[in-house]
Amino acid sequence: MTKQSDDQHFLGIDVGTGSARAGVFDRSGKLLASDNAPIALWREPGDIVEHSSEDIWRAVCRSVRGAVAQAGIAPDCIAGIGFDATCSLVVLGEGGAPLPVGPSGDPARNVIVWMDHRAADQARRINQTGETVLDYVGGTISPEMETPKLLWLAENMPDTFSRAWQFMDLTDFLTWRATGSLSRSICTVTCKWTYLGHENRWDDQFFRRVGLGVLADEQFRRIGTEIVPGGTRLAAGLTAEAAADLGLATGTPVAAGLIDAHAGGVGTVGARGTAGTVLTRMAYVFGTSACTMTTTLDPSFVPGVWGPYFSAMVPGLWLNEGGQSAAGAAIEHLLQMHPHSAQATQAARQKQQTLADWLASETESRGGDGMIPQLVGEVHVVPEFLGNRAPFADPEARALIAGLDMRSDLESLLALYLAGLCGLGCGARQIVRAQQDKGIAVDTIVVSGGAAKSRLVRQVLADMTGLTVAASASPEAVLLGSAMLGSVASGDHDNLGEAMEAMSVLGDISRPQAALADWADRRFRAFEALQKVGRAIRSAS
Ligand SMILES: Nc1ncnc2c1ncn2[C@@H]1O[C@H](COP(=O)(O)OP(=O)(O)O)[C@@H](O)[C@H]1O
Ligand SMILES: O=C(CO)[C@H](O)[C@H](O)COP(=O)(O)O
Repeated sequence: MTKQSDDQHFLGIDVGTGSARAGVFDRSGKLLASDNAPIALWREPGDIVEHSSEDIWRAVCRSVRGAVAQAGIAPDCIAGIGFDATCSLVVLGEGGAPLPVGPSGDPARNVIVWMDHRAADQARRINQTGETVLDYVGGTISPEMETPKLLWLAENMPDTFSRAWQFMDLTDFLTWRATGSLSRSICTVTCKWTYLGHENRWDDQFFRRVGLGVLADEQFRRIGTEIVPGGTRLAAGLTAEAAADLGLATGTPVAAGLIDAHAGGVGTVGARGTAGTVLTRMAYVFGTSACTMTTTLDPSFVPGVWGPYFSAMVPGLWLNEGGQSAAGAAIEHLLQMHPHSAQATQAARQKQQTLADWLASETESRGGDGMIPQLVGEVHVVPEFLGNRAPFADPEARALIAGLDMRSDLESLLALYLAGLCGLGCGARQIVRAQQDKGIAVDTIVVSGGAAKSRLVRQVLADMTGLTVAASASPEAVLLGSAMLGSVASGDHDNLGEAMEAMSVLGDISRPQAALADWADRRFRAFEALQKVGRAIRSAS
């Protein structure tokens, strides 16, 4: 194994729903510089949401060049690169050319985004088969996963389906684009493609039963035949073409990647610090969506919580993944609906803040988290605009709001914002409970993602779940998780466990406030009552 010198650095690349980001880290995990670039997203009726893989690659290149320039290091000081991305489906034709995936027919739009629910009916039909692989996705496959999306393509765009050379998770597309390797990460295919990671195989019978037998007939060559752990060094590193695009050195080691939420998990669950251990920490990755990750020694079957997935995040251990499809996106949507939103957005812009961050600072100036019961009043929000991912695995669930009055001022916007945050915290509490009921111990939540940068957000999560919430000491824990993959691929660490221990440390700790415990319990009961009413209304219509 080659040990690296101190002028060697690692590059983490994270493609979220809204942007691509890159961060340069030193061997201790310290962030030197980061940069980001927006990515295009198209929405259409029918729950259609699409990206372009070439646009994403260009955004990755811009952010990498920006981060490396700001870090002030020579490109050949990058000793290893890790990628993570949302679990979106990329479709490539012969020679890697993009193929259209939707009604627009535009080949540039060749990525079905994770939040695209066009395959709801396909997911329903797959679930009706009751096949054994479903036990390994929490009992219910989600339209956000790739198998229902492949079936949608086969049924609705047979030309694209038959012409496709490769179907890839976005992370695997990025590592292919960087190195030419067609290896798939065990993380992506186990979590989103029904690969049985614990048996190292695709389930032939499942694919035939659901109507995707053609993939089995081809021995799965279009969805991946070489499945490797995150951190595995791929091919001969960066190709000359990718190196030129990124402004880096040809041959730089590139690691097999992870789904973005899982990179957040890797960046936080093994961090040095006294709160919890890998087996009692639940990662909470709070971005456009919210993803929760728990790690166990043995498989735990928790209905409505995805998994158990073997080795999908921490190698050799099992993973259960919950979360909410709309989290940051739900807050944004909620705020836009309020009459004071435009005025408040202007005020936020003047302070160069997003509306959510500005409202968090307005809360601080009114006394902060201790004042939330007064500020939020009797407004309650179940922010399930895009369904309930966990623990109900109900993509058709919808948001509910109770307790609105006639006010249209800043105070009422603030109440709505805080009620939305409390609602997300109640959702997290339900996920923790569902796992605790199956014997998964959770005593600490370790957070990452854009929204978790806010201290107020972390405190609300602590109060609503009754658990200790620990931030990472790193300002960019998701990027750090990816950089750790790069460090393993470079040989600087033998494995991811070693990299987590060496490169990450916990930061700010938020503990639940005893004075708010009864209030939080009452809100949780209201949240569950509203969810129940929502279900009753839907089943009656
Ligand atoms: N203080 C805050 N309160 C609530 N939501 C926030 C706050 N700060 C950021 N967010 C939300 O976090 C999301 C951005 O997080 P990020 O991790 O960058 O997303 P992604 O990885 O999905 O692109 C946005 O939806 C944003 O509105
Ligand atoms: O399903 C996922 C993880 O399993 C998606 O990749 C994720 O929910 C989207 O991530 P983000 O909110 O960071 O954009």
